[in-house]
Amino acid sequence: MDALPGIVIAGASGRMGRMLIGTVLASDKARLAAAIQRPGHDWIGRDIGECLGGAPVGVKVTDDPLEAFAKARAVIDFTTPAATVEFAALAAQARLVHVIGTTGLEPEHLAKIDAAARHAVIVRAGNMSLGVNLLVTLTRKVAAALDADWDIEVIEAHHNKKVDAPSGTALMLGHAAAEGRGVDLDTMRDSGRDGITGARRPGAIGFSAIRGGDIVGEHDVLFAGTGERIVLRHIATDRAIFARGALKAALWGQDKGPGAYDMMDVLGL
Ligand SMILES: NC(=O)C1=CN([C@@H]2O[C@H](COP(=O)(O)OP(=O)(O)OC[C@H]3O[C@@H](n4cnc5c(N)ncnc54)[C@H](OP(=O)(O)O)[C@@H]3O)[C@@H](O)[C@H]2O)C=CC1
Ligand SMILES: O=C(O)C1=N[C@H](C(=O)O)C[C@H](O)C1
Repeated sequence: MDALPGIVIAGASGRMGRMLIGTVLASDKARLAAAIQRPGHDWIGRDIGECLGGAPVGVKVTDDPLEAFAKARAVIDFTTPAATVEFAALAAQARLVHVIGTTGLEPEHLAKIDAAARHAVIVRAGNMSLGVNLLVTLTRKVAAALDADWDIEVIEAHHNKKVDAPSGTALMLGHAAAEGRGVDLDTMRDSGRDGITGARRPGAIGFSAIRGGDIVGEHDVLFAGTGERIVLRHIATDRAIFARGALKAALWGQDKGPGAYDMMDVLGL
């Protein structure tokens, strides 16, 4: 086996997939083992370096995850919920570290991912950046310090191609706020206000989503009190922050036992 751990990038042609390919190729701690696209994609069989407009790198894009996983130690997956569930089962069979950045996962997807984590390392986070994971910690602390008279709202903005709302990050922040306050997010969540909504439900944790242009990702946690407001904010301007975090997670997971982990574990927060 090569000295450097081989990494598979799933969804290689996507916004994150392209960024991840570049990040792994530039790394001196990992090597690119394979690049996966869905069957029928016109990149299948072509060199991934050339697909991205550069020099060949000796890795052809494949639509066969089993073949790809056989030559690697980790798979980094920013795709769709359906694809991620499929990759989780195959990565667990191959005992690969599976780093999941995909958002919009429903309870039935999460149950399958948890089942796979009984056999292999899975690191999953709605946001892989250091800044957002620090913001999650701060949100939990601020929510714990304030009483329930302070209204909590999570406001997020993303590009016009994003398909899920609230964002995975907004949900991480909402969960942290709920945890800090000692309540259950599912009970207190309030999203998609429209029309005659009535007054704000006391103690609710609200979510608002903006979609437009090429916004990479912006998140505010607003604590609105009487006569004052606190805003915790993260602004992503470059997808490289997510790719760096994902590669860090893939390397971190190499010596861990099977289980479900997140970026808090990776970053030691
Ligand atoms: N956790 C984090 O830090 C971050 C998470 N994300 C999340 O990552 C996900 C992807 O985002 P983004 O890159 O913007 O989305 P894109 O739509 O640009 O990329 C998704 C890629 O996955 C591919 N794909 C879908 N199904 C399969 C399959 N079965 N096999 C192989 N490839 C497949 C798509 O191919 P095709 O185009 O042919 O459908 C596409 O290339 C989203 O859920 C997003 O929210 C994004 C940024 C950061
Ligand atoms: O789809 C995106 O682009 C992003 N998705 C993640 C999310 O849902 O929070 C992370 C980041 O904000 C970009």
